Formats: sequence, structure tokens, C-alpha cells
Amino acid sequence: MSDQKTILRALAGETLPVPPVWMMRQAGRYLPEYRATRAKAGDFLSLCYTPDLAAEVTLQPIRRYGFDAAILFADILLVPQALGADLWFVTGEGPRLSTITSQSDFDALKPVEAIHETLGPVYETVKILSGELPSETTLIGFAGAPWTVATYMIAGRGTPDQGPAHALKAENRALFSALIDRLTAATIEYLSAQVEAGAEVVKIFDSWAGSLNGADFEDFALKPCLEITAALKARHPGLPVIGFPREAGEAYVGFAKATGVDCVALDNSVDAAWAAKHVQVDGCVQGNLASSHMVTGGQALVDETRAIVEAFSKGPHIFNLGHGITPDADPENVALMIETVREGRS
Ligand SMILES: Cc1c2[nH]c(c1CCC(=O)O)Cc1[nH]c(c(CCC(=O)O)c1C)Cc1[nH]c(c(CCC(=O)O)c1C)Cc1[nH]c(c(C)c1CCC(=O)O)C2
Repeated sequence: MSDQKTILRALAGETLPVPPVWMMRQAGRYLPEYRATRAKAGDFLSLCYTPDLAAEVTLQPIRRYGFDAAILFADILLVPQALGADLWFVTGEGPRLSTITSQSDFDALKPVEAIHETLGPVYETVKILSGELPSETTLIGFAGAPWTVATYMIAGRGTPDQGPAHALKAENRALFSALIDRLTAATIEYLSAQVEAGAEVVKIFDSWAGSLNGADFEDFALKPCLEITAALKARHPGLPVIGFPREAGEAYVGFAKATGVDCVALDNSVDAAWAAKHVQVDGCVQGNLASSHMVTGGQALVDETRAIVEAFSKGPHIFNLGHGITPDADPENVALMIETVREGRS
């Protein structure tokens, strides 16, 4: 048991003396070596689809910091692209996609079986990584949750309130549900192929789960996550799954039981002591330091890191940020965070 990787032990429900640690967006623009490799690739999507370079940026934060997990370098919006949507990134603004607002837009999408044609290079990246990562480092694959991915496909871009997706849901429930179902099926195939290529854990990012309420949360956050998790575990017995229903608030309570995920990732809008009591009772949790500490550093970073480690110390915990690290973060603050998490380790 104890020779198992720390992340896998925490995901299996073990309370460790020091929590394993990794960071969302750990391969990213705050690192000079990432910026250099991205410049070599030319643009963000070329970086995602060039296996040698995608593997290289995934490994950079592992070499620099010795994180306990590496997360595949890719993006949640590659799935819509693989289903036939146009996708491009506007520098300084974010993603743009062709929109899905009518039945004919939906009918033009490709069938689920076609996704591997586009996503083949991602599986190749996973294969390279599973050969190159240090033996103690866990490889995490990921995909966006259907609701979050649908919000980008419907609006054609990121939106502050996911208004266009909520509008389609209200106006044409059948079309909206068909899109969710297509994404659910595609996500199962995509994550399954990542596992076959060597991913040891998968994480489902539902970044906009917080804008779903009541029955909508059940239908479009819980149900797709349950379907994906059940299908993956049926195909790959014992596969650990992390769910991230960001800003779910009170709905974090019971999320693991309702979906079958092994670990619930928490954003930093929930109090760690509250989450230990109400969420960690059901199993492993991940989180939840505010990513702003990676910009500001200092004693506040140390104090808050210690407080989170302490709050979750009575149960299984993976230390992480509450959301991705931002480009203006100082790499020295990341080192300070890791050192603080591990200070009790002998
Ligand atoms: C909503 C979402 C996206 N992508 C993702 C989400 C869900 C998590 C979240 O809420 O942040 C997930 C994601 N995106 C990326 C990863 C790689 C793994 C990791 O290091 O965590 C992961 C897991 C790389 C990326 N994805 C993106 C970058 C920056 C691109 C660059 O290098 O210019 C990276 C490193 C681009 C991206 N991709 C997306 C947006 C909105 C943007 C633009 C915003 C920005 O510029 O930060 C869509």
C-alpha cells in the first residue's frame, strides 16, 4: 500500500500525514519555460496538438517543483472542435467557437465516433508522458463537463453568466438536452481513450456548475457526471475520478455520493473548515487555496496554506488551488506554497 503514489492513496480514501500537491494550470504562462515552448509551437492550439511539445510543457512544472501529479496539457474545448465546431483563440481575450443555436447547427456536428480523428495527438501526448514521468508522479487526464463545454459551444465564447446557454435551455429544451447527451457520450470516449493511453486518474471540469440551480443542477451537473463516471468505472475498474463542480456552494454537499466521483475539487469560495465537515465526510477533497496568493505571496500565503492543510488534516486531501494559477503569478510563490504544504514531512 505505502509504495503506491500519494495521489492514488488519497483518492483511495487514505488520510496522509502530508497531503499530496499539484496545481490547476500548473503548465502555463507564469512560467518562462512554458512561454518559450508556446512561442516555438506558434499558437496555443498547435501546442495542444503537437505531442512532443504538449508533453514538454506538462513536464516543466514537474521538473521545476516536483508536484505529486502532472495534468495532461490540452484544453476542454478540443472536444467541441473534434465534434466539428470551429475553434480559435483570440490573444488577450480567450476562446471563440462557431455557435450552436439551432437544430441545423446541431445536425451539422460529427458523430461521437469521429472525435478520435482530431484527438489522436492528445492520446499520443498521454503515451509520451506515461513513459517519461517520474515513478512517484501521477498522470491526470481531463475533460470539461458537458454543461461547461455546452456554454462555450452555444455562446461561441466565454460569458460572465452563461446567458446564451440558459436561454437555449429555456427555449428549446430538446435541442439543449441533445447537445448535453452528445457531449456526455463524447466525453466518455475521450476520457476512456486517455486512460487506455496511460492516464491514471481523470478529472471532470465543470467550471460553470455554479450557475445551475435546483433541478437544473441535478439534470445538467449531477446526471452527466454520474453517467460519465459510471461508464468509465465500468470500462476501467478502479479508475479514480475527480469532479470539480466549481462554485457549487451548498451543492458540494452530497456531490460525491450523487455522482460516484472519488474526490470533489473545491473552489476557494467555500470555507475549508465547513468543507471538511460537510464534504470531506464522504471522501477525498481537493483544494482550495485562492490563486491570488500565487501573485501576492508573503506571510498571508504561508498562513492560508497552513490553515487549509490543517482544516483538511483529519481526512483524505489533495492540496490544490481553488482555480487555475494566473499568468501574473510569481514562480517563487509556487515554491513557497509547496514548501509550506510539505514542511511537516520528515
Ligand atoms: C473553461 C476552461 C478552458 N480550459 C479549461 C477550462 C476549465 C478550467 C477552468 O475553469 O479554468 C481547462 C484547461 N485548460 C488548460 C488545461 C491544462 C492543464 C493544466 O495545466 O491545468 C486545463 C485543464 C490549458 C490552457 N488553456 C488556455 C491556456 C492559456 C493559453 C495560452 O497559453 O495562451 C492554458 C495554459 C486557454 C483557455 N482555455 C479556456 C479558456 C477560457 C482559455 C482562455 C483563458 C486564458 O487565457 O487563461 C477554456
